[in-house]
Amino acid sequence: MEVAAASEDCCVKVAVHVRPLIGDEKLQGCKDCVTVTPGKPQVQIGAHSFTFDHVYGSTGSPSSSMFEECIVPLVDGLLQGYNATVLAYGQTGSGKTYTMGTGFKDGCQTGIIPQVMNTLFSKIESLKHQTDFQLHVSFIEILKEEVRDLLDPASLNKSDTESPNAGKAHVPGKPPIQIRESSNGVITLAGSTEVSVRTLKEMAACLEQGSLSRATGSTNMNNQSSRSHANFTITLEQMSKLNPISGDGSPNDITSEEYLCAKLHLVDLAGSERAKRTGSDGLRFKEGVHINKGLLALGNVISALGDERKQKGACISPADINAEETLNTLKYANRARNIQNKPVVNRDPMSNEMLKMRQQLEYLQAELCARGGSDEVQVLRERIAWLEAANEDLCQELQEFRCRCTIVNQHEIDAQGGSPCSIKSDGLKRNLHSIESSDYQMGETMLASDSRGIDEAVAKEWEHTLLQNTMDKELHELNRRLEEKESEVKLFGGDAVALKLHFGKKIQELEDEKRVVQQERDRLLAEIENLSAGSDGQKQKAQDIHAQKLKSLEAQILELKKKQESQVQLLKQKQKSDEAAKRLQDEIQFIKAQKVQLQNRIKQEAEQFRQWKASREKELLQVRKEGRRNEYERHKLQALNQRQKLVLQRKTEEAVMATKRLKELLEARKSSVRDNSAIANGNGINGQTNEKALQRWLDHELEVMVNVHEVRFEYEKQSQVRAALAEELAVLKQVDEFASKWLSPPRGKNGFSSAATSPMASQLSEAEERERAFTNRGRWNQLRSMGDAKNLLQYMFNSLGDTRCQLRGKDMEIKEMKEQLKELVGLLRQSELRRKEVENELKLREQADAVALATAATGNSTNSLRHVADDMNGSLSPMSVPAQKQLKYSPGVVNGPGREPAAFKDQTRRMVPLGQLPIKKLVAIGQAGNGKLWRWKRSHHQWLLQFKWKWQKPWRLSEWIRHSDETLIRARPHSQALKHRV
Ligand SMILES: Nc1ncnc2c1ncn2[C@@H]1O[C@H](COP(=O)(O)OP(=O)(O)OP(=O)(O)O)[C@@H](O)[C@H]1O
Repeated sequence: MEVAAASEDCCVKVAVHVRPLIGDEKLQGCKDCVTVTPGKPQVQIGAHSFTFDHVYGSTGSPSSSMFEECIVPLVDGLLQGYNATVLAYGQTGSGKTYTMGTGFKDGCQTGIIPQVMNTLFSKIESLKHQTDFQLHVSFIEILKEEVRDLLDPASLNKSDTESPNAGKAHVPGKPPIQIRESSNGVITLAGSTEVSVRTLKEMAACLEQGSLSRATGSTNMNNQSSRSHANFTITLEQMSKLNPISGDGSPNDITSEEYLCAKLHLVDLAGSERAKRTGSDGLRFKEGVHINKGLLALGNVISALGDERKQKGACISPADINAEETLNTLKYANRARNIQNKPVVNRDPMSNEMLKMRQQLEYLQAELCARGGSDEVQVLRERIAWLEAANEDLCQELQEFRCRCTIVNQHEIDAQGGSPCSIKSDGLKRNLHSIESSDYQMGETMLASDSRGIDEAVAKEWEHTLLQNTMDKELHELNRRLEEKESEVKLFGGDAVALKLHFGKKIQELEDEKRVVQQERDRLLAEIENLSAGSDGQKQKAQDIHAQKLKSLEAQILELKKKQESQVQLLKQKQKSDEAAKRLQDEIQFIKAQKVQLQNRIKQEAEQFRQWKASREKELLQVRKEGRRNEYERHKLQALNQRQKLVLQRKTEEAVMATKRLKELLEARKSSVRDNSAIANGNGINGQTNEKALQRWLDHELEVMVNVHEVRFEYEKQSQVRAALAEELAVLKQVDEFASKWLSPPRGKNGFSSAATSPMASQLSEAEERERAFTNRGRWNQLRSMGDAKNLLQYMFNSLGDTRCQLRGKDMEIKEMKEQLKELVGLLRQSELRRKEVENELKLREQADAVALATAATGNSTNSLRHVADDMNGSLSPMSVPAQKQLKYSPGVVNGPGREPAAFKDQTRRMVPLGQLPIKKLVAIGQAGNGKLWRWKRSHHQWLLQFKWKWQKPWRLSEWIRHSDETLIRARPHSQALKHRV
């Protein structure tokens, strides 16, 4: 790798080291699967081709040149103050340890690290006359995310007595090494041992010691596999003595020193392979899982060690059995080439800083001397310093204000788009909680969504108050700052004018003085000229006097010039102050603009909140209406459900009874068959007995047949009902989610459970089984004589005659019922018309109520509101009776007493299902509020009809209709006519 110039970007250099096939691989008959393109740093494996910075081994460049080409430049860089890292990457057994030399034993010189040590010490030797060097080494390994110190003296002692690997165990008492990140982002290994070394031998001993302490294990691919990442770090500190050359070419008296400190990390990574591939045992697998994490930790350590040069050696095995892992390694190495780096020289930051400060001091001192020490200058300087400090303070305040503005903005955004959850402060939560509990507690019957809505409302309101407060504070603060700044500017401006006048006057004075002195000088010069015409002695004397005067005048002029210059300087300073004042003015303008913006925002926010509140109140009103309707629906459905349950229960009981009867009949038939065979065999007492027995037998047979028919009918009907119920439930759920919540499907003993249908099924199958046995003529086997047959036939004829007569009677009944039904339908139509009329009436009344309610809400008449509420309770809630439990509903911000809806006005009343009311009450209710009752009755009646047609036996229809009519008569005040007809 070429040594890059300082601060020049460079990529990570990658060199591939292809080792030869080793013994085991040869034994297994492995073949080379990696080829190196001759003369090029290019590797091919299968159809893949990769180009790197260097390729060594297996007919690439010889491995021996690797150190010279790749590592020596890094060692040179180390001496120039550059950090560097060499990483060996590859699968287990690919030769990383061999290449790096971290398996250093008995002074073996192969491997990068031993060669680095040799080269470094020889270079130090050649430079030691001009530079002081100090070397330190540290050696750590990262195993399963744990950083271990391989040079820890405690583990050194331990490993003397125990096996090398036992030394790896954590030594009690010594805290483990921790990776720490300082506030400025520098990552350090806290607690790792840094051994100071002076000779090559000492450094080699450290390497050997650490190598022996490394964790090793056996894998399918390497008997002596290193199971950890190992990092051997060489730290080189150097102090060079520099004698800078002065301008005239002579060595400068001041000797400056340059301190450099750089590190070289030499890393042997753990195998990159997948655990399965290596056949690692449980422990190894665990290691494998941790290897990547460890690699990350190591990456952190190394990459944070500063801008450095990195060299990556990708070790690969050429064996075809490792082809997959080799390909992975090459792909990874290829990607690593794209990593960019920017190496810099690691000078001691402190000495650099000190040098800079020293230079600055000198410069300032020189400037101070040049400006002289007049009082005015001093005053001005102090004034400037004060102004600068004030300006700085103001800038800081401005910054703070901007931050606060941003926070307020953010808060506003949250408030508009976010949920109440965005309010984080505990205090706020507490407040929210208290508001919730005091003002916003909703009744148990309120829906969850309603309470969520209320929560939201509270949060929103609180948020609004908070925002308003914050913005008010901000505005107040802004006003204060503005006042301050304006007063400062005034001060500034006033002073500035005074100063300008003062300095102008001063300069003018100096100009005048200078002019006077110059005139004096000219006069003297003229006098000297005149004197040149006098006697020599006098001339000389006068000349001397004049020369002296002239000299003093020249000095005076010089002095004045200096003063003038300093005044000019002061004027410049003054200009600067003016600029600062202007900046202050700009800032004031900016604050004013901010203030206007803030005021606008406050207004806007207040308006938004007002609108939101208004819409919220509307929504709440709507929700309450909905709630009442839902409550009514719920009770209606509950009553429906209850009735449905009762009907179903009775049906199930009937079905069970029919099944039981069938069972008994079947049992009885068994015994009768036995009796009959006894009779047939001549055991009977006489012919009459035989005849009676045969008749009983026939009755029984017919009964069985009818019963089987009944059970089968019940069975099929139950199946249909079950299907119909399921269908109905699904429809109900779809139509009204809320209703489905309250409508529990018929289950268990109340429903058509399999407990009811399965005995039916078993009895039916038994009956069928027996029926099959009697098919053809089997049934009549017991008729032994013509006489028996004739008797039985006569009996059958009689029984058939009776049955037919009964049937005729039933037919007539049905006919009557049909006529009745027709009549009922006519009545239903009439009642429908009546219902519509009542509904219209009700609508008109409701509208009138709404108007009255609106008037009451404006607070004009509390009495009228109460009247309206009472009215509504009386007429619109036919099912209201004194409640056992009160609604938890107390007036809050949005539901003050003036706006409380009429339905909640009387909290001692609540909705109850109509079915639970006594008849007297029902009649009273029916008289008081025909509209509601009729509406309820209509839907209930419709359901009943539907239910009857679906599930009831036709001959029970009349019963249902009668029941329905009775209800109608009781409930309807003008139902005399109907009563008469029924
Ligand atoms: N360039 C090479 N020439 C000859 N033998 C080599 C070479 N590289 C590695 N070997 C041999 O291959 C075997 C495995 O090498 P090494 O232990 O260095 O692999 P590794 O990649 O460090 O494995 P692990 O990750 O399991 O520690 C060793 O027996 C080693 O002597």
